[in-house]
Amino acid sequence: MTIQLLLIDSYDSFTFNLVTLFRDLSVRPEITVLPSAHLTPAYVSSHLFPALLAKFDVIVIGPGPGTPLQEDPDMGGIPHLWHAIEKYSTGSYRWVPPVVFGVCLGFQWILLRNGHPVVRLPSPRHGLISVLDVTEEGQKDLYAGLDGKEIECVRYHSLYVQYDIDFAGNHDIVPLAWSRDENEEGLKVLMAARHKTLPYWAVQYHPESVCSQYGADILENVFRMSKEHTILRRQWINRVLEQDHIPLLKASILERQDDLETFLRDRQHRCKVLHKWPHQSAKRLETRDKQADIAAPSLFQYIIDLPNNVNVSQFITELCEHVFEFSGVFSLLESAAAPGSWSYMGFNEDIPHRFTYYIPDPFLTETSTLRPQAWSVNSIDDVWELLASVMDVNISQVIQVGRGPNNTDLRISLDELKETVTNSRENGYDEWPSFFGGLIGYVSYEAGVVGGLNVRVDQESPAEVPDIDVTFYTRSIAVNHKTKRVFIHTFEEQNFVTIYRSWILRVAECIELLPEVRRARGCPPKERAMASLAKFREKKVPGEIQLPDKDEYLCKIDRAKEYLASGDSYELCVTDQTVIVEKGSLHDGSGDTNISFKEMRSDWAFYQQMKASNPAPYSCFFRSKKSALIGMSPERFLRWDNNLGECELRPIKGTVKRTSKTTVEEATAKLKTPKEQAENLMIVDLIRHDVSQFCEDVEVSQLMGVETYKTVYQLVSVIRGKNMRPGVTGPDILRGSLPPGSMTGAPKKRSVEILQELECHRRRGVYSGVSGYWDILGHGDWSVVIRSAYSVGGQGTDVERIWRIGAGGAITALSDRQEEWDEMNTKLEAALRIFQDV
Ligand SMILES: C=C(O[C@@H]1C=C(C(=O)O)C=C[C@H]1O)C(=O)O
Ligand SMILES: NC(=O)CC[C@H](N)C(=O)O
Repeated sequence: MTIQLLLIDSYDSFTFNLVTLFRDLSVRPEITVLPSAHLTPAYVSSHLFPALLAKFDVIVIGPGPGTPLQEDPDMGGIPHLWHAIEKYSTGSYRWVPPVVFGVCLGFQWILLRNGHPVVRLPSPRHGLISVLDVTEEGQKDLYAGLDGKEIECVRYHSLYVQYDIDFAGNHDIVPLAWSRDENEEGLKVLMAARHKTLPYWAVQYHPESVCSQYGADILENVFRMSKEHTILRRQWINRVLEQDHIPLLKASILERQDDLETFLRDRQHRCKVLHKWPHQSAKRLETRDKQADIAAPSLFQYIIDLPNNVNVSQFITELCEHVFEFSGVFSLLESAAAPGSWSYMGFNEDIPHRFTYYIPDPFLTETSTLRPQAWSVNSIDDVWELLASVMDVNISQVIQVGRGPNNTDLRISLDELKETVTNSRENGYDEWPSFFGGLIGYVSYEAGVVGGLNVRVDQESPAEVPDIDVTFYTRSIAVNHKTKRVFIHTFEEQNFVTIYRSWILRVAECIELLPEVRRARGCPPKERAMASLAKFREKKVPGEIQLPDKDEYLCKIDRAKEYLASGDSYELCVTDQTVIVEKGSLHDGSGDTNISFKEMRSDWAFYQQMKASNPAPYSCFFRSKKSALIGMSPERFLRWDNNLGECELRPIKGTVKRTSKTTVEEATAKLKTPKEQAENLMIVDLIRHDVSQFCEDVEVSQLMGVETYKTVYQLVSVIRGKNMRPGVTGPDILRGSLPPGSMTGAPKKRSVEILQELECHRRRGVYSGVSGYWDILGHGDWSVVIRSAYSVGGQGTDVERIWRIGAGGAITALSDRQEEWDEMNTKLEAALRIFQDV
């Protein structure tokens, strides 16, 4: 018999970790996840409800923000569900109730319903580990088979059940485990309990957390102990159905089964209704059809090995500057520090395909010098689908034009290239690039809030820069920092073959002439005018700087802590913005879509300064007519490889300032404290939850490693998703996991809502979003936009340009306000430096 399990999701960011824990149990239950808000009073009191109760053997009331009070909107339909269970279990129906398992909020709800008050903890326990003191009953029950083992459990709660052993009115709840935690000033908190007669179990802690022990064992025990009960219950339901025992109930169950299936299908969380994506947009298909006669493009590849003594950072700078001279605007994603090992550049000339989208516009704009056009969209989901159709490039063949001096043409199919790349990766090599052409750009924080979380963004503050800004590059260069190998790629329709082939050869020729390459090869420098961009590398533009207000920031921290104490959030990444007004900028205002050398070079100078002062693995430089983004992010958000069916996320939480005096050992000691570890653990659990919705297997391959950057030490974890579910590709994971959990806190949805209020509904914009690429061969890599500056406006001579730099930090119950203020400033300084010291 397959156990049917209904998990009520209260919009927590750990729900899908619970799903995975249940899924892997020996009984292999079939799991349906239902958001609590979908259990409306109308639905629960309708005739549909008995069908739902009959369908499920086990109901799990999951964790979530808020209080377990009937009137708290965060409880959604849980109170209605509970009343219905009680109603059907008593009176004429005498329903044999389902097995119930409560986690955290669910635990608090069940115990409150049984007469035990729920109140605030003296200090919230978020991401903190306690050892369990298992009671005698517990050892025979939930913790059977674990005798004598010390069990560590992770806690995410602000409220707790004030269990009164002498409480005369209630003998129904049996304590199974208490917390043992020396930091809790003698307060013993009830951690696990069961109902004396009914098959209800509940835990206050999170058995699904990566740092909780024996989570699966206790759930195995639940199924073992409830087996008899479930058989009995099924017999009872069959009796109702076969023997006309209760005619009304029978009718409800039978007649409503189809309705129930439809109801669940419509409302189930993404877990079980992963739609096939991308869908081709009807409009886009029209144009694609028109282009059907045009032969599929070929991908040209040229490989150059640089001398071993080349300085790759210098090489990349010179390469961008020189190729820009004959190729126009470029985007750069540079690995300016470890652990990054590849840099990518996309170049545009005559046909730049730039896609921009502003929330809540009903259209996506495609700008090209040929023909700007707008595609109508109903939501941001349509934008993603349109982009997917842009990425649907049918490459006919791969032509290796040359490799070093051997300019032999080698032709293989795209599948052969994919196979070569994939095989090499499977064997652990990193010799092939992940970007062969495709989209490069950024996605704003708000695009994630609206698209990934379905939370409204305040319409009062219109976006200054697009919420999605990506350019489709058919010409690109990839540089491997370790092997010093350069790959040049282009693809275009057959009609343009000669142009593109000549571009590739021109870049190859240009590389040999670069001063850094000649130096490394021991050749005398060529008499050649330096590129115009290079001349401005040292240029600094004075700016008027409006820094965050300390009192306001401290006040935000205090208010955040209030939300942490009330149980609404476990961690809040509070941020602020610094505004720099750049006067008399170097723009000449010429042209409509093309950027002049003058415009480009001032920002390039900023980028070079930022790279010199704070090099980071995920550096980026984007420049369009109206905006610019220069960033030095240390944090990878998401990398995917569709061919391997895998993805990787590297969240950072935990920051210590690096000075000339601090050693790694000192920083490690500071980062290995419960406060920093708790911050990181919460995000690791949150990301495991996000990825579990898309991948069958999720593992934490690095838990809280200390990494050293130029200005800070960071605590970094690595989460890997394997076996993407059928129909899932990397972009699904990207759009479904935005905004980055490290920039919101947990639980994500509620935390984002709180942050909107704390940050006065001011848009974060590009900051807290992601930048990166989406490659035509099935790869992608996106970093979190932090330690970055972006600019808006400034078209025309002497027009002011606004730069914004966001900075912030995760606030937990253990945060110290002054330390958080200092931490925010440490992060801010990394990017702000380029505007100072004029
Ligand atoms: C909010 C920022 O950084 C985020 C917060 C961190 C923290 O609280 O330790 C670390 C890295 C980022 O995820 C920022 O740089 O502005
Ligand atoms: N993780 C949870 O379910 C938390 C429950 C409740 N909001 C609390 O903070 O205590």
